[in-house]
Amino acid sequence: MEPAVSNKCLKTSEAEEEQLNCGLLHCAHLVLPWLTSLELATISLSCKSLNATSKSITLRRTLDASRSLEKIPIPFHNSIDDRLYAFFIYTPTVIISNQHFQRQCWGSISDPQSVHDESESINLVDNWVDGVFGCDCENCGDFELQCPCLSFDGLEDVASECGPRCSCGLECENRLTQRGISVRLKILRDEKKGWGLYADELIQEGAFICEYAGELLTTEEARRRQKIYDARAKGGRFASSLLVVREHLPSGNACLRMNIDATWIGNVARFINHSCDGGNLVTRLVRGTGVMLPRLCFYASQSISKEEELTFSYGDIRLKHEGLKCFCGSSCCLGTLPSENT
Ligand SMILES: C[S@@+](CC[C@H](N)C(=O)[O-])C[C@H]1O[C@@H](n2cnc3c(N)ncnc32)[C@H](O)[C@@H]1O
Repeated sequence: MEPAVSNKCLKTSEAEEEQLNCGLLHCAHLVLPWLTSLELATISLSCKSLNATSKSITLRRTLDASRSLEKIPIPFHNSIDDRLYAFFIYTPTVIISNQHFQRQCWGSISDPQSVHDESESINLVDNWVDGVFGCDCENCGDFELQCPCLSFDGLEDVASECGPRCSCGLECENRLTQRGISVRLKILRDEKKGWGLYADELIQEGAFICEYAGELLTTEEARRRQKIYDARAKGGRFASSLLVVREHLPSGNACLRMNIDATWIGNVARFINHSCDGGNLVTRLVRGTGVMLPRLCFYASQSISKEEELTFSYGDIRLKHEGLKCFCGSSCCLGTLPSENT
C-alpha cells in the first residue's frame, strides 16, 4: 500500500509544479514586455522558459519600433553587430517632459491596444490659444471654398493645418501630418553612423515623412542634458537626439525656441542621420489653427528610392573643437558633425 500513497503524493506535487510554472510563465508574459533591453537580457539568463519568452519579446520588438502606435510597422534590421533594436519610449508626437514616464509595454503578445491605452496617459502637448476658433468648412480640401486654416504666408518652411476647434475630423485633407506616418520606413544599422532611417518604398517628392517627436524641454534642462550627452558621446556607442528649433521673424530675430529631446522618448525621427549636402529631407513648422506650439515635420525634398537613407542637415555651425566625426559620405562632407551651444 505504501508505494501507492507516495505515487499519489508525487503526482499531486508534479501537478502543482506544472500549475506553478504555468502561473510564472503567465506573469513573465505580463511583466517582461515592460523591461528595458538590458533587464530583458539579464532575466533571459535565469532559466529556459524565461529565455524563450525574452526571445519572442525581442523578436516582436525588432518587427516594429513604433509598438503599433503608427499605422505601418517600422522594423529594425542589423547585419553589422549584435544589437537587435534600439531601446527608447515611443511617442508619435511631442510630449511635455515627464520624469515619471519611464516604462512602456513593448513586445507583448497581447493586443497592442495596451500600448495605445497607456500612451493616452502620456502628457501630450495640446496647447490651445484662448479665443481662437476653428473653421466650419464642409470640405477643407476644396480649393475654391478656401478654408481659413489654409493661410498662405509665402514662407516655404511654415505650413498650417486645421486644429482641435475646427469642425472637421482627422480625415480632413488639411490634417495630413496629424494622421501620422504613411510611408514605408525601416531602421538599418550602419557600422559608422549607428542606426539610420531608410525608405522601404519609393517616396514621392514633397511627401510628408514624420514629425520630430520627443520631450519638450526648457532651455535650462536642454543645456543640462546636452552637457551629459556630450560627455557620454566621447566614450563612443552613445547617440543623443536633442534638437533645438528656432523660428525666425523676417527681420532675422528669433521669435520662438523649442528644445525637443528624442534621446529617451521619441519617434523614428530620432534615427535620421546628418548629411553635409542637406540630404533628401526638408523641415517645415506646421501650425494647427488655435494651437500655440508648431510641430517640426519632415518632408521629402526629392523623390527617394527604396533602400535610400533619409537624411537632413543638422546645421552649418561647428563650434565644438572636438566635434564628432561625420561619415555622411557626401562629396561636400566637412568631416565633423555640426555642433552649437545649446
Ligand atoms: C539623431 S541621432 C541619429 C541616430 C543615431 N545614428 C543612432 O544610432 O541612434 C544623432 C547621432 O547619430 C550619429 N550620426 C548622425 N549623423 C551622422 C553622420 N553623418 N556621421 C556620423 N555619425 C552620425 C551621431 O552619433 C549623432 O550624435
